[in-house]
Amino acid sequence: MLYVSRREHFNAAHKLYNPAWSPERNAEVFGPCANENWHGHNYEMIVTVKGQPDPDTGFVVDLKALSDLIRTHITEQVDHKNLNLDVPFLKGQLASTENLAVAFWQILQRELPAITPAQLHCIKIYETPRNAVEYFG
Ligand SMILES: Nc1nc2c(c(=O)[nH]1)N=C([C@H](O)[C@H](O)COP(=O)(O)OP(=O)(O)OP(=O)(O)O)CN2
Repeated sequence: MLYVSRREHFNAAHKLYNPAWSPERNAEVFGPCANENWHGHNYEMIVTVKGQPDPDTGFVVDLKALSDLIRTHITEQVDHKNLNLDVPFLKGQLASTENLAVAFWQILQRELPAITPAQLHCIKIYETPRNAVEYFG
């Protein structure tokens, strides 16, 4: 089994805020991440696909095609956006890195067969250089 990865990036605004809670409870749980007027992150995302190389190309997946797929279906939807307000597929969800990873997985799982018979293995998202979430489906 071979594992092939592509790194992409985007920046976006959000706040961590549970609308079922009072402002005081949100501040207590999420601290400055609950700041009413938003804050931003430079997100880095690594998508890993696993499979066997195609005998004609030697590729598990064409990384240019994978990049285009990620950009079209994910990056262009979230880059320079407010994750709480602007992104239809995140509507009604807390904008945590965990929830981003699951939402992105669902999109890539649906779209990947258009470019490769390989399987999605992992999505790793860095919200900051020190905070990351990995999702394996
Ligand atoms: N399990 C999660 N915990 C936290 C998330 C998350 O998405 N999942 N998100 C946040 C905040 O949005 C943000 O990541 C915190 O930023 P910050 O405190 O600035 O983190 P840094 O590591 O970059 O900065 P330090 O100065 O090192 O704290 C919080 N928790």
